[in-house]
Amino acid sequence: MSDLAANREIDRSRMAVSENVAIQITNMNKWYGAFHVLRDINLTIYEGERIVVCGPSGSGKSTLIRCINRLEEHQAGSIVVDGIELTNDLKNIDKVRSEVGMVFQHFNLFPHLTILENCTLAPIWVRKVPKKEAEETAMHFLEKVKIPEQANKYPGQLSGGQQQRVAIARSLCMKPKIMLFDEPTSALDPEMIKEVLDTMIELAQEGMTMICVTHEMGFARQVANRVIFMDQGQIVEQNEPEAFFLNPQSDRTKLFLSQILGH
Ligand SMILES: Nc1ncnc2c1ncn2[C@@H]1O[C@H](COP(=O)(O)OP(=O)(O)OP(=O)(O)O)[C@@H](O)[C@H]1O
Repeated sequence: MSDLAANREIDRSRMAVSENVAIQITNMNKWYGAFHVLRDINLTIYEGERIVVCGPSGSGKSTLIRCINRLEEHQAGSIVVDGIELTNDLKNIDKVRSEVGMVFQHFNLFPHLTILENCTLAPIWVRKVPKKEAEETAMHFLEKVKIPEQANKYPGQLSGGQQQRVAIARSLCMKPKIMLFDEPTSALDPEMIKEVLDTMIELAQEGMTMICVTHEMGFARQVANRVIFMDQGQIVEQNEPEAFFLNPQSDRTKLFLSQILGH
């Protein structure tokens, strides 16, 4: 677990949460064949929230966030993102995907394209943004993630941490309102984890609504405003970090925390 406290002052006063609902999930259920993977999920996420989702392997964390941008389809209940209900309507799915950026464990950059080309591909081809404007935006976000000098290199020439920061910049180029992170540091060497978490902290401090599946409990403790614990496809418990870590309510949460924190 990285200890962010030792490395960085987090200014929580800059991380206000709005009263506007960003995501509303109501009685949502999902099955993979006969396997009931998500059970009666009810969750309201407000603009500006920094949510950390944790829980044992296989508890449904990735599936939950993949349902939010329709990479997976739920079968019962509803998911409304920024006022748009996710149904099979392709126009609605496109609209939601344009507002929700996603960063995965593996960065999935195109190896034969430069960093700049990776960042401009979707804005130019999906959003029809003129090339020059897309490149200016890409450079802006590459500066934000502190690697503008890598713009003309290829992914294979960058470290894992740098590639993950490119993946974040690439998502930001689509100007999302919400960012989903699915274990963004778990494929990285320990010395690269901090640089990616620092980038995520910058986003949090700028008011980005974020949902992060992560085992980085230091990040959860210091940056999240809410920690959600999932087990066996259910939200078992959720609370603000201090209460979550100091006073977990359910035995399942206590067991998980004792395993992950080692006490
Ligand atoms: N496409 C799929 N088809 C069938 N079962 C799946 C599929 N994807 C995931 N599962 C199963 O659904 C359950 C939840 O998976 P999910 O990846 O959401 O869990 P997780 O909590 O994110 O786990 P981890 O921490 O290991 O990534 C697991 O039992 C997994 O094997």
